[in-house]
Amino acid sequence: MDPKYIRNFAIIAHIDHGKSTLSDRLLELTGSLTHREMQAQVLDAMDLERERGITIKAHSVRMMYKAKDGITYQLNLIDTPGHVDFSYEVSRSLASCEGALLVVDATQGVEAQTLANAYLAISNGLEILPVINKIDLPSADIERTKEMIENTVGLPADDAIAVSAKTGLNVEEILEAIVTKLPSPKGDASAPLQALIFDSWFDAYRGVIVLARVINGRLRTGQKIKLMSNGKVFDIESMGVLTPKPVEIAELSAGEVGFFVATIKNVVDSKVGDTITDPAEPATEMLPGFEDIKSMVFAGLYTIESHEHGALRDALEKLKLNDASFSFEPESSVALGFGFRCGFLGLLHMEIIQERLEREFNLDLITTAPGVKYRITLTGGEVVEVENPSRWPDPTNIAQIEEPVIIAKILTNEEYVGGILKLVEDKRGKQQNFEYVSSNRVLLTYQLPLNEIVLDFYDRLKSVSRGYASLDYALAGMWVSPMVKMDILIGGDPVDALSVIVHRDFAFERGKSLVHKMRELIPRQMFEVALQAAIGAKIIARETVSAIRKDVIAKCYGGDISRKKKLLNKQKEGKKRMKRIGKVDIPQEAFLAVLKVGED
Ligand SMILES: Nc1nc2c(ncn2[C@@H]2O[C@H](COP(=O)(O)OP(=O)(O)OP(=O)(O)O)[C@@H](O)[C@H]2O)c(=O)[nH]1
Repeated sequence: MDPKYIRNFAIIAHIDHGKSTLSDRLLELTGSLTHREMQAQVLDAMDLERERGITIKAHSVRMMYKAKDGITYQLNLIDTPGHVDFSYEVSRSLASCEGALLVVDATQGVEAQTLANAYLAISNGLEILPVINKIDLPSADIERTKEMIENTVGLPADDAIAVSAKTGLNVEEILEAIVTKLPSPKGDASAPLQALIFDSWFDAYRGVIVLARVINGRLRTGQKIKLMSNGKVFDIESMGVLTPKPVEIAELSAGEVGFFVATIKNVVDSKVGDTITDPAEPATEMLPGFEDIKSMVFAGLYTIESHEHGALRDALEKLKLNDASFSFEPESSVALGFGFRCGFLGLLHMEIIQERLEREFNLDLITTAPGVKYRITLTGGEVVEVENPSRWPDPTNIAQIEEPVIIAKILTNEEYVGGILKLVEDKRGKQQNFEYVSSNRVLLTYQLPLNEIVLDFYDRLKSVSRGYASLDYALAGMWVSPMVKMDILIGGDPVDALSVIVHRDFAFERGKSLVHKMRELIPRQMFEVALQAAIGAKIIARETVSAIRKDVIAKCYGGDISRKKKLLNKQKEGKKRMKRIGKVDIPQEAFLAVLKVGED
């Protein structure tokens, strides 16, 4: 199709502001789906994906829209992952568009992810159409939302389209604006092929499926392609577009978006951000901005039953096929046996992987506390990267330690600022900016160590702001910090899987609250158990789990049967995830106690 008649756009929004609902409405209006097909929210429907044997997870949908000028346009809606863990992928998705709809909930206004996503779109050079959603709700405030878009995001919002994605009110105006206000793709169909991979995944039926945007040249079924980051050559077996039903096509030309299946066996070979070219007539340059995505958060994964270790390895290998941003390598722990050190993009990513391992592969796992990767310069001048506390060098050999730092943007209401400031100070934050963005909304910009964020920052932010604060962050280099390794001893023996890296000035306090929390989490045993926190040979905190004296049920003074049941159930649950270390049974929660120390 002539690029003049193509529009590639994304919808960006803060979570729950109505992205999926609006996508559905656009599909319905362009006749891509009937109302009945619409019943399940199409772009989120995982079951649907399985049924069809082809995933629509990646959500690039082609719609045909006959505009008021009488011309039929090809509109490609490219979905973006919503969470900050995946910001590199968001950025690549945006790089395949010329424009974006910025959806803002009229009852909530601009939130942190609205901002973060808008900045990503602006830095990718996209034209942005502000859309104010949920105007059917009585508490909708269109004028205030406009003001916030102008003050916080810095975009003119006079022409923002006010809609209800739920009722469909004014949604048609969005389609017209996409055609009249967003630029068409520029590109040359006769130039050497350059196509951007913006998503890829492993499909059990068809192998690796790649979503690509052709920037220049043409991509045809049957042709050979070369991936410019690694030089590997593959054959394209079939191509298609999602409407959202998959439809086979023979060619994608400059400006178009679609998926293909090639002889690629492993998603690792089809990395998001890579450039595809034609080995017969290769492009000289890669498209800008390809980078290997690096894991930022690390944790150990162990099976509760040691004989399941092989099953865990198989499961990790299968997941890795589908997720190039996830990494793992074998590690062993004196306490936990053989396991894997896994790297994740962030905490949400870690939770997703953990949950998939347990649900889809039926494994019972113990996870160690998440941590980050430190850069350590040894006294001899050698620089090492350490992400596992048990590999922490001897302190006498350490010249300097650097830790990863993020820039966090927190948007909140005035009344919660006090609590939030205290929290960020506690977390070693350095203020960069403090700004009123509307009468009672404040935007805080802070530098914070990533190490503190992966612990319990998000939960604590939620609790000090009663949910009225949103957070977004991006990695912003490293800074030098006096970190130390804190060991935990159980019954006098150090348990390697419980060691954590903490800031020297906070170590004493952390150690105290950590063993205190662990005392609450470790069930009483037949004997007394000493819990200690130590730095090197120095014990900095101690607590004791006293021995069981009588049956726990005896506490219930007879009568109350429901109370008894509850207690028994609790014990049963507790049993499920325990690991015996030495003579002591330690529950999963105790391994993650460090995530909970700030709670009381
Ligand atoms: N009243 C009203 N509710 C809406 C409107 N648009 C969306 N919603 C509701 O808002 C909630 C969130 O909408 P979604 O479309 O799932 O939001 P989303 O941004 O896609 O959310 P994530 O996929 O979780 O990021 C749902 O309960 C919708 O029904 C609207 O125009 N009016």
